[in-house]
Amino acid sequence: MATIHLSTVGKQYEREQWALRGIDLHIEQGEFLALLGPSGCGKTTLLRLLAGFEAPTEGEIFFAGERVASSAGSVPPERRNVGVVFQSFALWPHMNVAENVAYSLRARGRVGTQSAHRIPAVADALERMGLQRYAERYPETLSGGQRQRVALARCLVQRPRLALLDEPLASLDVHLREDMMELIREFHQALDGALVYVTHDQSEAMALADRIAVLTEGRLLQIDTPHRLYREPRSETVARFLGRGRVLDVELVAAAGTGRFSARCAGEVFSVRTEADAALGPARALVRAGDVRLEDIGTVNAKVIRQRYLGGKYELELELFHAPGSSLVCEHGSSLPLGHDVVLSIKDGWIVPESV
Ligand SMILES: Nc1ncnc2c1ncn2[C@@H]1O[C@H](COP(=O)(O)OP(=O)(O)OP(=O)(O)O)[C@@H](O)[C@H]1O
Repeated sequence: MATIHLSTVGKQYEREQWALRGIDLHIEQGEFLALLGPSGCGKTTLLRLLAGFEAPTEGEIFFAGERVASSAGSVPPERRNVGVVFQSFALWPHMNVAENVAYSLRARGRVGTQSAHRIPAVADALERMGLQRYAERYPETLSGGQRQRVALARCLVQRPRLALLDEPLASLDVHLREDMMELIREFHQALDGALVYVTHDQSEAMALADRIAVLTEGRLLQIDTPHRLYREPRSETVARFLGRGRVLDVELVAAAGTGRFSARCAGEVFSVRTEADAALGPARALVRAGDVRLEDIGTVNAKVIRQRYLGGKYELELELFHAPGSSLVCEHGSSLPLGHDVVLSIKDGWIVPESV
């Protein structure tokens, strides 16, 4: 049985305006699910509904088959066994690190009056988050990264069946984020329950999550593994939101074996991947930067209209001569002048299912 199940969940804060609508979602035991989407798409609202800080306007939420929320009422947060880690860390300033971590156990009467760092569950959580040396320190003496470790340890110690992390790395320095991503992985491994992780950073979601749910304007557009979302987005919105690529108008001109067609665009014919039931005719093809090559010989078919240095390589934006307004991106080892004519070839593409 799925650990957590949302059935047509909607949340309306104000009349006429739905922050979330029609959310159907299963979250499996132990799963790492990222909620990804632009600002205002409803990620935090979904997190708050799972935590029990808000009740849905419509639909139901089940934890291990038990209904915890519906429009008729909601099980309060303290009875859901959910751990929440906020972006702001929300540590108690007057408690040392070990006391902060022990707080939820004390509040529930699960431990006696012994020093916090002697409580085995606290010592274990501190060790897992690399905080043994900091047990007696106070939050104001810690760096941002260390405070985030304390917030994670405090969540871990509760052994929640669901941990909710709201943009935990957003306020940290970019260099620190790499290290912290490793820590988030360790945190997930140490959890028994599922992890729902809110972010608007697609590289974070791709690197960490088992599955990613992409939200826009309160709707769940697609939920899939990072690989499938990137390779086989179901809609142009998802195709554009994740990774670097462009969507072109093409004509599917011939079937080329299971799940493959030949597509024509601007006089070029190239191979694309499709769903099994695709048919000949007009369609829209996603072409990623990695699928475009610059060739040394051939007929010139595009020109450089923009370029960006990525460190070690350049990202070029290329306009196709025979498809005005259509552009592709590719990576190149050296800089090319704007307006420079090039020969490009397209090695692969994906026919966006909603386009056929
Ligand atoms: N308490 C509230 N009262 C009224 N409207 C709200 C409230 N909380 C959120 N909203 C609205 O609901 C929508 C979704 O907001 P939410 O905070 O869930 O988005 P988000 O994806 O987490 O955004 P961000 O990435 O900017 O944090 C927004 O239009 C927001 O203005």
